[in-house]
Amino acid sequence: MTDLDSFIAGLPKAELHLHIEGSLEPELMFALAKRNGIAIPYASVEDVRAAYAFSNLQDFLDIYYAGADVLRTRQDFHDLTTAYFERAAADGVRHAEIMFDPQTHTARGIAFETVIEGLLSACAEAEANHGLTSRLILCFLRHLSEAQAFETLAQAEPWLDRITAVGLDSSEIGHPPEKFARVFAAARDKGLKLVAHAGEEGPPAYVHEALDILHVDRIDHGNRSLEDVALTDRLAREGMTLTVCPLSNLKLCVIDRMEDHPIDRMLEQGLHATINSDDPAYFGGYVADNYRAVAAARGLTRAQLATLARNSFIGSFLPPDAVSAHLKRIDTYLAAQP
Ligand SMILES: Nc1ncnc2[nH]cnc12
Ligand SMILES: [Zn+2]
Repeated sequence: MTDLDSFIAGLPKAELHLHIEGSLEPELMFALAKRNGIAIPYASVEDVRAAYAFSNLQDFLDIYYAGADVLRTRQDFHDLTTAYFERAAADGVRHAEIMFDPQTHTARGIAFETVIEGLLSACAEAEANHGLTSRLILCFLRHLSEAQAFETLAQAEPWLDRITAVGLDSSEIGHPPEKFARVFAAARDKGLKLVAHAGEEGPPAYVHEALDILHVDRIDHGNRSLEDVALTDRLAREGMTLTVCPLSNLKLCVIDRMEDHPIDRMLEQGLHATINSDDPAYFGGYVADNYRAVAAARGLTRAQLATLARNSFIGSFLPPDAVSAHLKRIDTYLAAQP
């Protein structure tokens, strides 16, 4: 490990954009297939990894939804989430806001309860074992209908005190945020925070809609906002957090090369950017790998990396006193550096 690698690993950070289904490593996929007696269309772990070559978001989503089929029991969801927390703890993650896609599972006949109870028990264990706190974000699949999103929100009702936010993910183009205006308003009325993927593949207009029609608290990705100067200025002025995912951007061809990543341009323009892993098992790395990849390619300074880590706590849904405590931990960490 270089000095910069260990600086990044030790830097206290929050992860704000992580799909738990996207943390399903091929080894666990095989183990769960075996445990549940499910045939999968791959001969080996190497075969699975070889299939992870994507030219766009939809290429990835097709494989990602198929992979999730091995998740059947509460124990499966618990084991998946625990495996993520182990990796996250090793990467210096102190707080994680985890997205899950209930519709991917309920469509296969898996009960909402099975999914969420598995996640919640792993979250409690991670806090006890690693001091790693977490929140859950229920994502609606935007390629499905508004009515199906409402159905999912109704299924979540008994757990709403343990769900912090709703989000919007899956195929972006052709499914603008506006399609989910009413279900987001209903979620807000129930006291939930709101996030949405916007400007990953979709145009800046989708980011405008997420802000003006959905009234989101954070934008997931948001890369294409940079094409619109007025939008960029507005995001900066309003202190809107963007949950940026460099390795995802590379694997899904949002950028051609990591050297082209706009992360430092975002910071220079006053955007509250953060670094996250999105779907680490599919994109080649967890959150510290994302910091390292973009730091190496863009020559980021320690000060810039610390700003990104600070932004991750400031943009989290933690209460202000917890945010302040984490920011102090970052200062203490920086002061102790040689
Ligand atoms: N990067 C991404 N964009 C949209 N939907 C997703 N679901 C999981 N990862 C996603
Ligand atoms: Zn995502």
